[in-house]
Amino acid sequence: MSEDQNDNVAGDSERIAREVFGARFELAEAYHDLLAGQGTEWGLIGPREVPRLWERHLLNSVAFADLVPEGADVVDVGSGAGLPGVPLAIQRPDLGVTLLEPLLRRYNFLTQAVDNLGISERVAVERGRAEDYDGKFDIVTCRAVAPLEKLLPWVLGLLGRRGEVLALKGSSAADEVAAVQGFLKKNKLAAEIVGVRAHPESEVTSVVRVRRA
Ligand SMILES: C[S@@+](CC[C@H](N)C(=O)[O-])C[C@H]1O[C@@H](n2cnc3c(N)ncnc32)[C@H](O)[C@@H]1O
Repeated sequence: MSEDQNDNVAGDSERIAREVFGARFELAEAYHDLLAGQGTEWGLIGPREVPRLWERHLLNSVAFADLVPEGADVVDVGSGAGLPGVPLAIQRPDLGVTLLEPLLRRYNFLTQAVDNLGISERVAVERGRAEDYDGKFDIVTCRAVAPLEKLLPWVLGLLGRRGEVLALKGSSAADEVAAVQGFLKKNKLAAEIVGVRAHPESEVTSVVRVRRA
């Protein structure tokens, strides 16, 4: 893509992001700028991602927001630089969000980001691996952490009685769901694939939603 085309894509995405984040756009923009600056300096975001941060990262992170119930307690497993947990927390001030990340540099970035954005009252940062952590969360979110076959056994201990997993998966969703049929049955769980998008002009992506059957 030429630099001009890159500028067009980034400009369009910013316009869409203004609509999606509404009154919280400035906060989303502050997070966008943190990713583009410190996030790339610390090696958490590739420099080539910068022109597509809005569409591929921030907007993609809130594509499934309608599936998250009002006031839910959410844990974002393997949050990395805060995706999808931080954009979700920015767009949805009704949510309590815990960002769970084992790697020190990413954990440090997250604690600073949450502080800088002034959202630490309802966004907690924890250092750890999902499988070593217990909780009673309403929603477990994850993006690009592991295939469902690995991920589901790790996160079962984080789910409250009515808890759900929302795993952003894209094109691998159907194959991954097929591979965990035995695990789902054994644990009395059901999975469905839901097509979601942040905005009518955004691409549809797939979320795997796992609930108690
Ligand atoms: C490819 S990154 C994705 C980060 C972010 N979710 C995103 O979409 O940009 C995968 C992240 O999962 C974390 N991770 C790997 N294994 C994990 C585990 N067992 N529990 C929690 N996080 C884990 C890694 O440290 C890394 O930050």
